[in-house]
Amino acid sequence: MTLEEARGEPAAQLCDEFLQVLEAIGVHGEALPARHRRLVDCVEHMLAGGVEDGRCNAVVAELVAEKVPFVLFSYELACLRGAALKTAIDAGEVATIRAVQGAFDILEERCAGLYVDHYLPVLARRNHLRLAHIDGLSDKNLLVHFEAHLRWMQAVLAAVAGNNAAELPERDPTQCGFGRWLHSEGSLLIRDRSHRHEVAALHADLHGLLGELAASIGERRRNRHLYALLKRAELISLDLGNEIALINNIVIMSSYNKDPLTGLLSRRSLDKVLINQLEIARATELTFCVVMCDLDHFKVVNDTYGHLAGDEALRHFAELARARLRQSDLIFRHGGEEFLIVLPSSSREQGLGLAERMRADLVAAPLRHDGQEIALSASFGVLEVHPGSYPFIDAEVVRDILREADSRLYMAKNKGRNCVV
Ligand SMILES: Nc1nc2c(ncn2[C@@H]2O[C@H](COP(=O)(O)OP(=O)(O)OP(=O)(O)O)[C@@H](O)[C@H]2O)c(=O)[nH]1
Repeated sequence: MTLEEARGEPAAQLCDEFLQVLEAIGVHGEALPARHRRLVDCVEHMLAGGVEDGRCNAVVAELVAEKVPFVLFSYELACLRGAALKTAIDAGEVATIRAVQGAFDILEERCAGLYVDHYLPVLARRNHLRLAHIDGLSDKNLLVHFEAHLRWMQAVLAAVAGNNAAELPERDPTQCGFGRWLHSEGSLLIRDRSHRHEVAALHADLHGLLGELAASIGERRRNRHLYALLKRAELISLDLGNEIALINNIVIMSSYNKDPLTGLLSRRSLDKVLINQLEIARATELTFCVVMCDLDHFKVVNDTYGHLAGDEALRHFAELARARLRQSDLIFRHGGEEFLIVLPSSSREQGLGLAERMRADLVAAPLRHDGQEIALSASFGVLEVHPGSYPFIDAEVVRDILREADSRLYMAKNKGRNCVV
């Protein structure tokens, strides 16, 4: 498309007027901030060679490759447009004002199109990697629904890339496997009704985007809109994947092997579960926390009050901890009086806060045994895990994580116990 076609104006005249405006706002002098320089280059290339000009595309491709976000790019372009318009308005030339408006409209759309062109294969690649992580899970359980939505997204991207709205996949959220599951077994599994509604709304949002995408596909003047929709679709699909992974943890907590004394997950499934958490965290691009905790001076409890009191103390801690945790957090009895907690999609701050509340709960609720009150305390080591920092996910990574969490726990013990590190 040329400027002439786009505006129905003689291109040369449009260019002349526009160049005068650029001159007036100081594009060739010091007045223009350096950050606008490349955009001006882009505008000039476009004016000289039309919007299909290779050099114009090259400038935008450079910005995209440098990961200059589209919002920043748009903002810079809007600043430049504002400066150019102000000059044109001051000059009072209607034709110049129109020239500026027209040129910037075309430029913005064209550049947004280049961002879309760049983003489509990037997103397809990322989705492909996410699929590979889900595919690597030893137990997919409910994550088959995340997998299905990643495939669904691939179909959406193919339809957008091929400019073919007819190839868009299923729009109706109640017709997809996850939608059906959510309104049947899912409603029994997720106890919190508002959480259930939130997940259903997220799922409906993702499917709902297809209507808007269908309207944008094939309309060359809606690239900005298309780009925003694709970004939104990626974010929602990740959020949905995270929610599915959280619900999946409820399944793990209810169906995996249990420690008979405390009813918590037994150590036996720990390696498998942690490897799977790493793969999921990689696919959803979220960090998680591992909290290692150990009851303090537990030998003294056993020696003073007897082994049965010791057993009760372990059950007591397990109950207090479960009451503090979300349904989707995982808690294992890791050793004798040692516990390991996995907090999905949580930062270190959140992990520290939760551990501190569990520590305070235990201190505030001494164990009642045989008419006596037994004061208990525990120490906690909190580790934030960035799945992206491990090139491979294997049993060795799990050992590193456990070692690191353990060393934090021992720092807490060395600090005097009854604390969180
Ligand atoms: N009652 C009971 N005791 C257990 C169980 N498993 C391990 N223990 C006891 O837990 C105690 C752990 O003692 P230590 O490893 O010396 O640690 P601690 O006394 O808690 O001291 P710190 O961890 O350093 O604060 C041992 O006496 C074990 O016998 C269990 O299932 N029931």
